[in-house]
Amino acid sequence: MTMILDGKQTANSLMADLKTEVAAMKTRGITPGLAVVLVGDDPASAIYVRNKQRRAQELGITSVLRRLPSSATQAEVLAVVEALNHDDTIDGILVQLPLPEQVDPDAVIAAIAPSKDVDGFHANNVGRLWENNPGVVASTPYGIMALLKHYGITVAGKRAVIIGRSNIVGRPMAALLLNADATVTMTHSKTPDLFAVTREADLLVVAIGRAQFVTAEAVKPGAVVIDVGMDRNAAGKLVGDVDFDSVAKVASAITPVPGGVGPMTIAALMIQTVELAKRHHNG
Ligand SMILES: Nc1nc(=O)c2c([nH]1)NC[C@@H]1CN(c3ccc(C(=O)N[C@@H](CCC(=O)O)C(=O)O)cc3)C=[N+]21
Repeated sequence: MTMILDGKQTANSLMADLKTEVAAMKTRGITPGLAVVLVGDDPASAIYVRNKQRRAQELGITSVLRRLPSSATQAEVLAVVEALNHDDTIDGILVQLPLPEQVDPDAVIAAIAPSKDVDGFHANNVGRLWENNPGVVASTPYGIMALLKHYGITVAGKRAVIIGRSNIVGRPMAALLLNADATVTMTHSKTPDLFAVTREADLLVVAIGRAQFVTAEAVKPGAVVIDVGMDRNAAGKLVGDVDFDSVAKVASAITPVPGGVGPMTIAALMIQTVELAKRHHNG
């Protein structure tokens, strides 16, 4: 029987524990604060940001939204980040990506105080992750590790293959799996005979942004398959990078889209916002 790794339910269960923790912090006078910076009006970004704010509110985390128009200059975005760096009520800062083309994401990420970089995108946090001394870790890979843990899936000694080498998913995923003693292979658009490599995987993480790209022939029987994709198929329906119906027949466990990695990403963001608040208040 194939196990469906239910990210929605797992996130709800983790959030129930976190809510108790936030309530206890409040009795000590600490309220975690998250700031989301949203530039422009990308409709997908607007939905994600709304989900994040709803979650924060449920948990008792203060969440503030700083909205800038799509015409905002880089200097204007940097000024908002700088103000949040110095705002004592804010523990975590997230600048929603993608940014409009006139704003350089690397410059904006570099401007976030590493101690408030709740996305784990700052070079300081990336470096710490790769030297196996993690501070804040990118939410999506963190959420995936939490999902595996919740279902009792161990990664030590396993052959993990990742498709996709982005800074926000593929690379930090590789570091986390390596830190957890997996044997890690990274693949991408220039990998020859890709499916020959993916068929070696005990654990396959797919983050390439191509609808239903991974089919059953790419998967070793019994593999665990994690789908990070958020794509629209020809009918306009939300699907992943994995062809769920065919792959579910060969995998031992698989994440659905929606209801898999997405809710875990938001849960990870909340968990790490609370962690940062604790750190800022020494416990
Ligand atoms: N600075 C930054 N940090 C991010 O973490 C970040 C970002 N920028 N830009 C965009 C991506 C994408 N992302 C998602 C979060 C939640 C869902 C999510 O909740 N998905 C639901 C359904 C959503 C729907 O129905 O459209 C699900 O999969 O069940 C998806 C995607 C965070 N990202």
